[in-house]
Amino acid sequence: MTEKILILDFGSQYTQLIARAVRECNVYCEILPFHKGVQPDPAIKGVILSGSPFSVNDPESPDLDVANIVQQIPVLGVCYGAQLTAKRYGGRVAKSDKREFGRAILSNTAHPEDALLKEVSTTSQVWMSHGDTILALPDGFEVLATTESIPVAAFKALNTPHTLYGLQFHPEVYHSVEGKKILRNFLYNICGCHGDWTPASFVHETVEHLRQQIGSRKVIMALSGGVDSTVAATLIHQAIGDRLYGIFVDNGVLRKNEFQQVLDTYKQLGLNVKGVDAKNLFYTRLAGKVSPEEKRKIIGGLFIEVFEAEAKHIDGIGLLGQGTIYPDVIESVSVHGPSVTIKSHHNVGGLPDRMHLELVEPLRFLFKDEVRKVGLELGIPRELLFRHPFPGPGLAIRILGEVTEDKVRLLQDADAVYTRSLRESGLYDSVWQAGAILLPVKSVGVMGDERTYEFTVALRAVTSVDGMTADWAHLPYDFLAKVSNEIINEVRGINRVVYDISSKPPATIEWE
Ligand SMILES: Nc1ncnc2c1ncn2[C@@H]1O[C@H](COP(=O)(O)OP(=O)(O)OP(=O)(O)O)[C@@H](O)[C@H]1O
Ligand SMILES: O=c1[nH]c(=O)c2[nH+]cn([C@@H]3O[C@H](COP(=O)(O)O)[C@@H](O)[C@H]3O)c2[nH]1
Ligand SMILES: NC(=O)CC[C@H](N)C(=O)O
Ligand SMILES: [Mg+2]
Repeated sequence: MTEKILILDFGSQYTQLIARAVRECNVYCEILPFHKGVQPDPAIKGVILSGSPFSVNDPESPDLDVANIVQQIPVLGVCYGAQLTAKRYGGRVAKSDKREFGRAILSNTAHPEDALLKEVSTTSQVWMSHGDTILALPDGFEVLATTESIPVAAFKALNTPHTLYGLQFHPEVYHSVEGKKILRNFLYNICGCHGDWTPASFVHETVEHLRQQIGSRKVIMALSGGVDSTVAATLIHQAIGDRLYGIFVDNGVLRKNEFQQVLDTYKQLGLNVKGVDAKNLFYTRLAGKVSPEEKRKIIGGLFIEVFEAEAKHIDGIGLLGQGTIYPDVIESVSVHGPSVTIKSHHNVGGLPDRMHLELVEPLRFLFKDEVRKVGLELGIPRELLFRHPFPGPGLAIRILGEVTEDKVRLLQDADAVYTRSLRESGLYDSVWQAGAILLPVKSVGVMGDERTYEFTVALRAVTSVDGMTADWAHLPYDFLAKVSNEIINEVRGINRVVYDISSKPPATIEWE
């Protein structure tokens, strides 16, 4: 990749959306905290300054020498980025009684051939989120657009060494109807990008790069059957073939038949993966444990133990493969301070420190949707790439209270009926994640004139973009009626089914 855009982050909640939108225009980009500035790099074709929760007039607000960057390359300021630019060049930014949050109508007064607003309609819906307003532009700056409430919704500098634009609205937000077009104009018309960021070019360059990094050494990697680790492993496999040693652990809390199915898929993909049956070890250590955090920590610890034991059997391992993706590594500017732990996410994150192995992380710079596109390019089956997320601690955090083998079997059966029904009725792809939860309560029922006293299953389905917030999915009543019936009829031990209608927040997606 010979071109990239740098996004300097001032802590906006939308910074990642800017990156996603740029990538969707087939241009590679990276997010850096604003204070890292712009290091010399011929690949950098332009800089975007993000929004921020700060006001440029706060004494503590993040600051940057914008003019210094414009000496080197084109710059686009978004919201705070635009306000900071205006202020730095001598304009006036102030709190105004005309705040704008939400939709606004942009009046585009720019010349029809203006490089940034070219082909943008004369009135266009945009998304605003600001309390400060640019009240006066610096000398040598021109207004390109206004809204009913503000005099400067877009501007351009006339005499700077490189092109300099500012937008008060957020082109990266979906509700800015022509926002994508504006960003594309910036990338292609102003920065001169060609759009060389495609799944095919990524695969080609990454495999080359992996060959150089790994040389003749061996790589070991934990695989979960999920998207990220599978795509990462497939890339490494293309680079080094059977010198990749995959390990997939049956922790006893996978879904029904999942262990065998995943191993079969890996075989089809030509991956060298060893399935390790550690069910009994997990069941033994989980016996009697009821606290969600304790269960999570036991599982995380056992994954590492099993993995390290397996690694000892392979000679000459030099590297550890990981399915790390970009949201895991972005160093965004944190304005809210360290956040509290809601749940300890299991993973093998403890491994790199303990194993003293060099890391191979081919997906470090990709977003999830890009990982899926790369997966398609690599010929990985769609069913795997578009599977719902499944947590590493598996069904253990969907069995409330103590995990036993019998309860696992019960939940696996109920979950299988639920997933099958979602697929059969074409609803699977319309929800972001779905699963069944086994409650630690028995209740009375009647079946064939006989009294029953059995467990309850809760069904959960959510819509979401990234799992950070989620809405309960409004599944059709007919569908719920049918699944409830099927679960109770097919799974002995369950006589009641309920549907979870809580959103996140205040609830979470998983129950533990
Ligand atoms: N059953 C398992 N056997 C071996 N390794 C596992 C297993 N489950 C999880 N892991 C490891 O833990 C990592 C984190 O698990 P997690 O489910 O969070 O992955 P992820 O980031 O969602 O990626 P994926 O899409 O691959 O599941 C995986 O990438 C994998 O390396
Ligand atoms: O790999 C994982 N290891 C974990 O320990 C873990 N806990 C929750 N999840 C998944 O994260 C998303 C958000 O879940 P919560 O709303 O329950 O926090 C949902 O998609 C959950 O399935 C996990 N994934
Ligand atoms: N979204 C933003 O960048 C907002 C900038 C600044 N905090 C304001 O309220 O005007
Ligand atoms: Mg996973």
